[in-house]
Amino acid sequence: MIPFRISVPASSANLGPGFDSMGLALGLYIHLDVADSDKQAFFAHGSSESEENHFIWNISKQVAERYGVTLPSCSVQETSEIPLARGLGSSASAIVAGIELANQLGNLQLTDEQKLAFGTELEGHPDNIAPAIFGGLTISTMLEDDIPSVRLHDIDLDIIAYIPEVELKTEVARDCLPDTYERNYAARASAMSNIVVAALYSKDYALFGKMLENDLFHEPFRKVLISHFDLIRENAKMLGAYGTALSGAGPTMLSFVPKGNGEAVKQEMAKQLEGYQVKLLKIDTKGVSIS
Ligand SMILES: Nc1ncnc2c1ncn2[C@@H]1O[C@H](COP(=O)(O)OP(=O)(O)O)[C@@H](O)[C@H]1O
Ligand SMILES: N[C@@H](CCOP(=O)(O)O)C(=O)O
Repeated sequence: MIPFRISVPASSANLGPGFDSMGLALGLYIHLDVADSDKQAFFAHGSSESEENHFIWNISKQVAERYGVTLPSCSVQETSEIPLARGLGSSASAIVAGIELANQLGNLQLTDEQKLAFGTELEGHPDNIAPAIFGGLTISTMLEDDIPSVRLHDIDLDIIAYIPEVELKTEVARDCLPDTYERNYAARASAMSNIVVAALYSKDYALFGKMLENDLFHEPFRKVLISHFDLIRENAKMLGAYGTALSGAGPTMLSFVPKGNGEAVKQEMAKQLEGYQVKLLKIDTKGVSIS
């Protein structure tokens, strides 16, 4: 086997009201370096011990079982820049990495649509899985037999992430949400989402930022879990950000800033947020890749 590397980007889901549907691939990566070996070995990020039941390797085994193949022995070394449980899609990126590992090792020749369907089945929603596979900004949903997904190109914005030290499991942040929404409320909430998409499409970034901050599906119920939610939003706005939203289920928040202003806004915001990693992130446009 010729050694190869699988790289999968992080992603930020929801973008305000695009709950469980919109996602943006970001330039932080998980890498799997795969090489020949007599014995199966999976080395997790930062570990020198092989882990037989590692999350990613388990995903690969599930894919292999689904397609009726046995994966050959190899050694896999994981490295990752994606912090866990911060709302940057680490679980979806790990799932996509596991699917791609099985795809390569088992020579399965999976299409992107098959990867998206399997990943969504495992994650429960396609908003992080789709950008991790396709790159860029994706809008997706689940039908019974299909995961329709559209990609929006040319997002001319700088992006700043405020990543706190604390973790917040997506499962916990989902438990805070109502089970149902009353009809008029749901209609308004989905209208916000429609405008977010239309504003992005027409590059009306001021309107995009305004509607981004008017989510009704999840942020009103989750903000109690997020330290400095209002402060981050207000201060970023004062520094010229178009808008700031929870990244995925949080606790990371993400600001969308006029192109070229990101570095200056990042530096000012970092002064105010002790204990946070404040990062200017690139949009990943490739999605999962092999090198
Ligand atoms: N690279 C990885 N290796 C092992 N487990 C992972 C990896 N990435 C994610 N996970 C699992 O997924 C969990 C985080 O998923 P989640 O709560 O959905 O947060 P997020 O996807 O926002 O980072 C981790 O606590 C861990 O159990
Ligand atoms: N739509 C999901 C997205 C979760 O993203 P994550 O990066 O926090 O795992 C939700 O809002 O629950």
